[in-house]
Formats: sequence, C-alpha cells, structure tokens
Amino acid sequence: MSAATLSVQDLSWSPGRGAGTLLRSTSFALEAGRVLGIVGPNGAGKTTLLRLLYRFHRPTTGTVRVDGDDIWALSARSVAQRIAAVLQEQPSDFALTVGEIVALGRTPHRRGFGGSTGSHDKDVIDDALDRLDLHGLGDRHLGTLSGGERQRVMVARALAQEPQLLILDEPTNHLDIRHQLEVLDLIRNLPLTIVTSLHDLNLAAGVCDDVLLIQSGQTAGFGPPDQVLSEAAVSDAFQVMARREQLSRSNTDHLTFHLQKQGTHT
Ligand SMILES: Nc1ncnc2c1ncn2[C@@H]1O[C@H](COP(=O)(O)OP(=O)(O)OP(=O)(O)O)[C@@H](O)[C@H]1O
Repeated sequence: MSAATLSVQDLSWSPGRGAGTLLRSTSFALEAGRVLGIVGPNGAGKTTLLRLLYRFHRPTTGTVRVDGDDIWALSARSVAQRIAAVLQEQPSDFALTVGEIVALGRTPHRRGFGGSTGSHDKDVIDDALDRLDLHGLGDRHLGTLSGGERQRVMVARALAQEPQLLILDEPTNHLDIRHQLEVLDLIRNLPLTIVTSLHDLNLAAGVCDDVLLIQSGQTAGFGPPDQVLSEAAVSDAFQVMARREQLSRSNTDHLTFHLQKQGTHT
C-alpha cells in the first residue's frame, strides 16, 4: 500500500439545468498519508464533494489532482487503480458471497474480463478480509449479513483495490460502538491518504489529522480539528449552541451540543 497527495483547487459543481451551485470554489491540499474529515450539516455538500473526488461528478470549475495528475486526464481504469470509495448506498449483489465481493476490488488491476485470481490477488484479498475481521464470513451471501457486517465488507473490497486514496462516505453508519471504533482505528492506521465524511464531530476530531467544515456548499474552515471545530464555528454551521468541555479522566476536549432556547443563552 502507498499513499498519494491530494490537491483540490477551486472546485465547484452544479447539476445544471438552472439548478444552483451545490459546491463552491473549494480548495485544499492534503499530504500523502493524512486523514481528512469532511463535516457539516445535512445537505451541506459533503457527498457532493466526495463524488467529485472519486470522479463521479465532473467539476463545473476547478481540478482534483492525485499525486499531481488531474483525475479527469486519466482513464477511468487508472483512477480505479488509485482511488477507492466506500459509499453510503449499500450494494445489491445479495447473491454474491463476501469473498466474491471483496475479490471484485481486484477488477481494476486485472487484464480483460474473468481473469483468474493470481497469488498476489489472493494475498491482497486475504489481507483485506483479515483487517476487517471477515474471514469467518467469506462464504456467506451478502443478503444474509447485518448492515454492519455489510459495511465492513465494503471497506474490505475497497482495500482489496489497493488504492492510494480511500474515500469513505459516513463509514460508521450501521456500526455499533465497538465496530465504529474498530473501523476508525483501522482508518487511522492505514498507510493511505483518506478522505471521509463523518457526522460525529467528536469522532472526527479523534481520528482526523485535518477537518474540512462545509456549510451551504462553502468551506467554513480547513485545518486541524481543534482549530476548525471551535465553539463559534460549530454553533454557526449547525445552528446549535456548541460547548467545548474537557473530559477530566482522559484530559481530552469534547464538544457538547444544545438547542438554543430563547432566553437561555449564556
Ligand atoms: N444531482 C443533484 N441534483 C440536484 N440537487 C442535488 C443533487 N445532488 C445533491 N443535491 C442537493 O445538494 C445538497 C447537498 O447534497 P449532499 O448529498 O452533498 O449533502 P450532504 O452534506 O452529504 O448531506 P447529508 O448529511 O444529509 O448526507 C442537498 O440539498 C441535495 O438535495
């Protein structure tokens, strides 16, 4: 596994036909191996940005560069060899087994259709199954798995793709607390560049090197979590009253959130 740099410059996107601009003039740079969290309220444009990063949407303006290469100047196959995405939509390949789905991650590296699984492919697939603790489930059909198990299968498939940049849209959805922590721990320790959207700001602060806060399609902050996720910025973006408190036992900062009620502001 190796990591790539990611450079996003002046990125905007509109679906066209008179629709508004859903992402405006977004720029940031990520060094190889960094973990970036995309945070912001519902409808802010997080998924839209991720779709631009894995070359699903073509930018209206601006560029996405991976190791200096504009992803729209590369073939789709070449992009699939460098970038893997774990999406919110659950797959519908219910009849396939876990092992078969994870093996699909090798597709961009194969020549022609139906290429046989070489020993390197097998090692990569086994490693991905191991990392996500899925070995016991290799022969199970996807349709028989719980939502959390399916989510882990999709992360394993993305790892089997051996990407340099891994994009994850809400990877902790469907996961219980233990599996949330396990997936985030895995993410933190992978030698890849990672961009992940996360709703839980405290989890994002714990796992990400940098955070991009989006509000109505615009960047409201980019940088280390403790700088970007200030009480004022979070309160403004999410329309709540956010307080940063220190947990005495672990000596770490923790954000708490309260609905603003008239006359109860402090
Ligand atoms: N193809 C599209 N055409 C029109 N509107 C769209 C399209 N894609 C997204 N939108 C709208 O753009 C806004 C941003 O959507 P997006 O999914 O990026 O938000 P998000 O920050 O990921 O939200 P959530 O936290 O709810 O998942 C939403 O209002 C959504 O309805």
